[in-house]
Amino acid sequence: MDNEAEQPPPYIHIDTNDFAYRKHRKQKEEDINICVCKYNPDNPDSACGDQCLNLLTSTECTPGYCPCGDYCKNQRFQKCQYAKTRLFKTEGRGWGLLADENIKAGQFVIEYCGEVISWREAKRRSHAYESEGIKDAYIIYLNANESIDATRKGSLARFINHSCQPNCETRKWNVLGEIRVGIFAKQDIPIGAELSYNYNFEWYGGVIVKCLCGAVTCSGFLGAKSRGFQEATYLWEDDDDRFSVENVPLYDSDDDEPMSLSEVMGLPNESDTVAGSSNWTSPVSESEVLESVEPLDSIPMESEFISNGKRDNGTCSGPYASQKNLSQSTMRTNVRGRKPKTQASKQLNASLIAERLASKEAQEEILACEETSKEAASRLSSVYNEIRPAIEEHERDNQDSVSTSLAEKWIQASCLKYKADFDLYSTIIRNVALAPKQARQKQEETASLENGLKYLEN
Ligand SMILES: C[S@@+](CC[C@H](N)C(=O)[O-])C[C@H]1O[C@@H](n2cnc3c(N)ncnc32)[C@H](O)[C@@H]1O
Repeated sequence: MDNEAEQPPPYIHIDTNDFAYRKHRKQKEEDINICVCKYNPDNPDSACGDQCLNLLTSTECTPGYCPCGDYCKNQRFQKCQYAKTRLFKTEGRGWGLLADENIKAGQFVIEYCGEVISWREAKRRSHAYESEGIKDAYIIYLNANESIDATRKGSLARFINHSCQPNCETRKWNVLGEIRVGIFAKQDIPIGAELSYNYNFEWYGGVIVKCLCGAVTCSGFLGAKSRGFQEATYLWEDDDDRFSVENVPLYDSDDDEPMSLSEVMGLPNESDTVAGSSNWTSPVSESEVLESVEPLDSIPMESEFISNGKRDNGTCSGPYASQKNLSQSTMRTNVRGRKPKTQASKQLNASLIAERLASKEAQEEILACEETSKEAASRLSSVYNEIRPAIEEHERDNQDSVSTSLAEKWIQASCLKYKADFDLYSTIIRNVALAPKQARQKQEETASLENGLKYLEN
């Protein structure tokens, strides 16, 4: 270590994964892959070298079964055949790990060891660490169900920092029936160079951290494309203040800007209207729309836009806007000169739209479709609850996918939900578009009735 006086925060050092949440798998004899390599003293590379069938399929040979016996070179995880590395203190990125010898491209550098935990536990711990004030995140994905948490227990690999232009990468290996994560050199690494890999693929960040890797191609944030990033609820700013956000939008395109209900429904927006005229073309005239239907911008939509530190309800206004469950969220995304971002989670409130339509038939039709959509959503959610343990169980036991019957059930429920939503939206659009005509017809009918009565009276 460079500076003996300074030490990284304490953790328990381990050289093999710790199974806190389930038992370590015992490799069954029938699952053992035996290669066809033969040790030749004149050619030591023949002992499970580049041509070893196990090596080529990222599987380590099983001791006692490998034809090369003690000469087998394909047991690097099991034998902890790591490259020489050294801890050092970085500028602004905490501790890091550097190469303490020249490392060759493709070389196994070190195993990422930690506690093997379920995805649920990973999520729980990530939030717990965040509230405990632990700023460095050490959880990475192992597979769809499990993660490795090196926060409390881990190998030196836990100190490898992220870079958008890394010299190492993670690879998954099958070691005696368990999946293990190794850090491998992507290129020749000279002694003294800092080791790094891209967190994008495996990281369960918890918090969003501004990347200080310094690469020209830097993506701005750590693990910006990882699933953890997308689930994250915090933005970590320069001054270490944290600002809660609902979700962080990933792209800058204008397409991401929040849409008002008018836009969703294809109706004119205030900004589209210049001096009272609109560029929007409708099957009915604007005056017809306005005379029979309340301005649609006043129809509530359960969306919340957070922009540049201020809450912004988009074009949603009126009495309903304040009814929303507004969490105290603030977001400052104007980092690196980017445009402030807005994020909307839209959910159409069909009942409230129906309420505003004059026709009783239209109201009933929309409400019936909304009911069907709710039923489909609840069915889908119960199939999900049914399917989740099955996925976990299957993956844990034999890494198979779920049974075909369960998958079919899931697809069917998803399709029904899509259909129900489609029916609901198309019903709303049709009825909203027809509403002015119906109202006008009603007005005409009333007027002719009144005229008739007047005529009779006279
Ligand atoms: C797995 S740890 C790496 C070791 C860590 N530096 C330490 O001192 O323990 C991941 C954490 O290191 C920091 N980190 C890693 N790479 C970084 C980078 N490129 N820019 C900023 N912080 C980084 C972040 O705090 C991140 O949560």
